[in-house]
Amino acid sequence: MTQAVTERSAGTDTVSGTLVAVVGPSGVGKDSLMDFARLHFAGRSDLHFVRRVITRPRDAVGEDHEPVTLDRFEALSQAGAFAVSWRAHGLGYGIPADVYQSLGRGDVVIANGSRSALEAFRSAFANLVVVNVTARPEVLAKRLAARGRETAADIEARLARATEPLSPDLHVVEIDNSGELDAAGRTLVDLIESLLHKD
Ligand SMILES: Nc1ncnc2c1ncn2[C@@H]1O[C@H](COP(=O)(O)OP(=O)(O)O)[C@@H](O)[C@H]1O
Ligand SMILES: O=P(O)(O)OC[C@H]1O[C@H](OP(=O)(O)OP(=O)(O)O)[C@H](O)[C@@H]1O
Repeated sequence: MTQAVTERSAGTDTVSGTLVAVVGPSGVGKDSLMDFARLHFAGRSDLHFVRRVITRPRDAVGEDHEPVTLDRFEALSQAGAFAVSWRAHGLGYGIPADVYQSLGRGDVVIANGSRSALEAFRSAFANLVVVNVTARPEVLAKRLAARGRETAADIEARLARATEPLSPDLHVVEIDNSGELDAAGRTLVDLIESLLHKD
């Protein structure tokens, strides 16, 4: 069960920038797609990729997050350091509240999100676009095993994780990443381009 909390309301966000939440099941390729886009847009000052705060030890595999203890995570949460925080897979995750500075400038901010925390995201961010990444189930199992970050038991639990359908009130863009990363990556890049040139 994910407990998601909106720690700051959209009132703090002076409403111009767009927060892009990339969601989808474990192993679907969220981090790989964000890395693809990060490389493509390297050097742009109006696009930001969120470094999440996670109660997961630093490791060489996967995303570059800020590792914290659970006590530190809770203290940060109490201190209002997160725009949104949630729990999943036995871990705490937080989106640092400094994203509001970028959003206030009208920039685009990309974050790895959680399907179960999207109501909290919607409350936190006035302009929210959800990128729902999908892949065929048999592909997920192979990718998680190849990534090698979790134990076999953890992988099984991640594959068994059930989530509700996304709310129809959300602005959702679907990207199928069952095939080559480049194809799905280009779709994400095109979406980001359109958001950067929205005005
Ligand atoms: N389109 C793809 N084709 C082949 N392998 C992929 C593709 N997308 C991601 N992967 C691999 O699958 C594994 C899981 O990807 P990752 O980006 O960590 O997923 P997520 O962040 O959604 O859990 C990684 O080892 C990654 O290199
Ligand atoms: O509610 P869900 O959509 O199932 O998502 C739950 C959590 O799983 C992912 O975390 P993490 O990055 O630890 O795992 P992943 O890279 O294997 O997806 C995602 O970023 C969420 O924090």
